[in-house]
Amino acid sequence: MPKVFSYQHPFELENGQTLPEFELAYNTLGKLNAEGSNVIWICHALTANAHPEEWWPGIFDKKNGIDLDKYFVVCANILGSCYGSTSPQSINPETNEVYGLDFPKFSIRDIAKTLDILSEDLGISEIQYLMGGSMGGMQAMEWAIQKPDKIKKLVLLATSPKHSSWGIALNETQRMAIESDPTFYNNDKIAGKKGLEAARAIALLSYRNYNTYQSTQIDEENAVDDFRASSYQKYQGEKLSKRFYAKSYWYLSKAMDSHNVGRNRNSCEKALAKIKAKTLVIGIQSDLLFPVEEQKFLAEHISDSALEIIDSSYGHDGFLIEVETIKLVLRKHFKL
Ligand SMILES: CC(=O)SCCNC(=O)CCNC(=O)[C@H](O)C(C)(C)COP(=O)(O)OP(=O)(O)OC[C@H]1O[C@@H](n2cnc3c(N)ncnc32)[C@H](O)[C@@H]1OP(=O)(O)O
Ligand SMILES: N[C@@H](CCO)C(=O)O
Repeated sequence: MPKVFSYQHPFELENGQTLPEFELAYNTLGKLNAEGSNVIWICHALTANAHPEEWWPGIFDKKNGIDLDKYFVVCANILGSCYGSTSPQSINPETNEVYGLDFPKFSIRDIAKTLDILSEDLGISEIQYLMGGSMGGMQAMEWAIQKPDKIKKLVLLATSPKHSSWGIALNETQRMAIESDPTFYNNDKIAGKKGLEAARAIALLSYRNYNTYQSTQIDEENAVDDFRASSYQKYQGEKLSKRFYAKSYWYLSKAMDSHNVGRNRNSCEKALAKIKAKTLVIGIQSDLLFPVEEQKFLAEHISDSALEIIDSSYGHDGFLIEVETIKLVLRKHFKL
């Protein structure tokens, strides 16, 4: 069971709206040392939870990865998500009703601030390694810009300094699918379920690629219907809709779209130059959603950084799946 951090003060969001209070579900692994110098903080992506040991299990590896006898690992479920943190499914303390679509929009910057507030509450004044992939990488880079002296080393996987027009278009298309489900406007937990299934199926097209489908979803030569790729899309949609809420997905995708480290900081280049952490940027050659040009840009403009491009038949989701290769490149650049 994750622990729950409760922030009982108004929290002003980047857009000027205020959340009267918020909660973050979080989980820790290992023990914080006396010097407070062994913290690894993992920021999760769009639909994960505070348990990286469930969704990134291979990374915890005494010999080649994160040794839990040595490190204190923290992961918090992000604001808006449905795994225990304050979300559109929570009760608005000002009305005593479910927020639903009255939940305020929030940005990646807001998420990074809530994580920092939690870290302060946990007595963490420095983070040895801050890691995140995809939307998790957006949070990690924002946090490293907001608190450059606190973050000592940074690992950014399959992510970008600003969500691309392509990424926003994909997210908007997914929200259109969700909004076209009339149940989305209800406030129960299954609101928008069918729309969410379609959204996840659309998203999968950007998390995988042509070759993934060509190698894993080939039909018998004479098939005319009931294709494997069709049942895969349906299965993936249903799999997500059994564990996630459409409103959380809608708001989190909006937060992703807000990601632009350069906003009100003159430029992305100038914002990235604020990062003091020794940084490893990892890209995936076959990633359609966050093409490697975006990771090259990050490595070019973060001063103490290195770039590793790895391959994966999975495309973007390779950042979750290719753990053995990720551990190899981590060890190449850091003494974990
Ligand atoms: C341990 C956990 O449960 S973590 C789950 C929570 N997830 C998260 O937190 C988010 C991060 N994780 C993810 O995004 C994903 O889990 C990933 C990217 C890591 C892996 O994605 P997967 O869906 O497991 O991989 P993949 O694309 O190969 O699909 C495999 C699944 O599709 C099913 N499948 C494959 N082809 C077909 C088909 N033609 N028709 C129907 N189903 C199919 C497989 O049986 C398998 O099902 P299962 O997940 O029930 O075992
Ligand atoms: N597959 C990831 C999203 C891609 O970054 C998730 O479901 O969290």
